[in-house]
Amino acid sequence: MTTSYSLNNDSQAAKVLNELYAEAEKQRSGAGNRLTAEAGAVLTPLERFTALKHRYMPIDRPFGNLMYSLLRASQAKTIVEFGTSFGISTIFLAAAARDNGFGKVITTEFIAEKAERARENLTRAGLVDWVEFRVGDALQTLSDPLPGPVDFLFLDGEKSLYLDMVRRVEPQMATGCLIASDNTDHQGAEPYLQYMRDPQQGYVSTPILTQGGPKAHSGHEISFRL
Ligand SMILES: C[S@@+](CC[C@H](N)C(=O)[O-])C[C@H]1O[C@@H](n2cnc3c(N)ncnc32)[C@H](O)[C@@H]1O
Repeated sequence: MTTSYSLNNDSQAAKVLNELYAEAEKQRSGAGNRLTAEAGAVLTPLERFTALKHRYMPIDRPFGNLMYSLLRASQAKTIVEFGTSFGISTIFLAAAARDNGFGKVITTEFIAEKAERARENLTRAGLVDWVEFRVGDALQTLSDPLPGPVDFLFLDGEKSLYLDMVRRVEPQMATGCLIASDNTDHQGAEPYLQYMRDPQQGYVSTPILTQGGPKAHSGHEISFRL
């Protein structure tokens, strides 16, 4: 029998997740470190994310639980993540690899300090051995060879790059690859959604409504590579 892993139990990973979500919530409900839409509009994505480098911006817990379940059910081996931040989502992905007993999460983040904090958090969660951290622009870092055909791709970086990212990884996708994406209701993700939902492109793609986090969330999309 494989180890059972509940994200609600008192394992080290669950404890670290609880701490990180508590910090993220404190930050979310407080003032400071925010950018107005006008200020953000004149910055490049790298400048914008650098200005927000202290912010967590994590996935909701229910979406993390869903990805964990999909990874366990599909027995995904090569798991790629675009947008590490402080590693909250990476904990869900790496926990699934550990509990499957195989696989690797390749995660990428262009703010070096964030990647370093994520490594510390994954170490504290006892999951660092399941993760390869790539620091830099994902368009470059994910062009380097991956350990195998990609079974699961999670998109949570700059929204206007979602389509580029999926096109970049596409030649290395396994048949049956699952693609999970966050915030597809944000500006910049429209061409991505159009592409994933176009039957000519070889995906079955559907929006899902995830409830139970701080907000009812309609920006999640799950796609399946035919
Ligand atoms: C919404 S946050 C990710 C949150 C994380 N997935 C979680 O749930 O904890 C987006 C992150 O993607 C990073 N990012 C954005 N564009 C990127 C790019 N082109 N290459 C690498 N990282 C990028 C940002 O610096 C930011 O930390």
